[in-house]
Amino acid sequence: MTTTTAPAVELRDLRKTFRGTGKGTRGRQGSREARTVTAVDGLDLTIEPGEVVAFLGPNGAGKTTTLDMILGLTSPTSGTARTYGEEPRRAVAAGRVSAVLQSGGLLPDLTVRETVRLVAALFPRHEDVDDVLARAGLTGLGGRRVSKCSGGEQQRLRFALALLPSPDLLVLDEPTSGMDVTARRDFWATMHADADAGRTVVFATHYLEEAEDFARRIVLVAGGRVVADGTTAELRAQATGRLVSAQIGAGELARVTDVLQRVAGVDDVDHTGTPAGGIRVLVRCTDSDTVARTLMTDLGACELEISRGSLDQTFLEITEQAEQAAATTETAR
Ligand SMILES: Nc1ncnc2c1ncn2[C@@H]1O[C@H](COP(=O)(O)OP(=O)(O)OP(=O)(O)O)[C@@H](O)[C@H]1O
Repeated sequence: MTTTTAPAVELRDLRKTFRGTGKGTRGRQGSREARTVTAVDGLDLTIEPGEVVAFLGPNGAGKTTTLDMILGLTSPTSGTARTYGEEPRRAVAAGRVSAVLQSGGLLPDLTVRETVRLVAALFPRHEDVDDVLARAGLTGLGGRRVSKCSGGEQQRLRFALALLPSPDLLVLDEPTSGMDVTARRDFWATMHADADAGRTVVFATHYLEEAEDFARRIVLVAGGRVVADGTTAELRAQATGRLVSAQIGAGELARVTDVLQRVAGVDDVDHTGTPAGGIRVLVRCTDSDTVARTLMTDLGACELEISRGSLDQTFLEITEQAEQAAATTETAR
């Protein structure tokens, strides 16, 4: 690994549009024009050397397209992407940046060890082949043909290849997809050791626990933009959603639900049974004071608890707010 003062990743007003049919919903339909899909829509982001950053967001949010531009695999329609102050392709060619992508890139007839040796020969300087195999948990699988490897093993092989040039920045697009729980845990243990040694890691994931456990910073992407950026605690604080729960009398559920659904700021009313045979009502809302007062004063509830929503709900809330704001802007245009 080399040292530098430039940010590991610097994205400025990054945009990428595609013509054709996309899986997302952000395209604008012209009367006779082909549909244009805006995958990345003015994204700004700076990642400093040594940071471990998770990209989270719903399907079609623009995560893969952004990572592809960080890797120089696709060019921005406008805006700039730099890695260590230079064009991404140069940083990749120099071995400073490497990636574990979701699919492709492996030759089925080679063995695992042959694959690693072949790719190692492409770099003037590279890590020891056996060491890389060991770090990717592939020591016992060196002689196995790639076509006979499971999806999770092939993903570990891609990881081994990405480690070969000893990159300063490792970009991982859903790196553990297809891995079982043990393989996933081993993978992240290796990554922890690398990150502790100063390597910058940027990864996209759908697993919230992975983002929370491993990343020190979470970048939430929706509609091709960054809609939240911070530690898990900071993101939780940004969400206004609260979960209010309280015990209610047997036979009161219909009336309580009816009253609560009329309270301003209530998103959802649910209930669960208690071990003692009672009922606990669960209210997702933005104004927990009013809901608590209604429950205790008007509805005779007891054992009230107020908490922030789960991390899942926090992300959902932030994403929904961003999507509503984008839809309002789009309508106003
Ligand atoms: N080559 C392409 N041609 C047309 N549209 C594309 C192309 N690549 C991506 N898109 C569209 O751009 C948008 C963003 O896609 P992208 O794959 O970057 O999202 P993502 O956040 O990685 O999604 P996922 O979580 O499902 O992997 C989607 O609407 C997708 O359909």
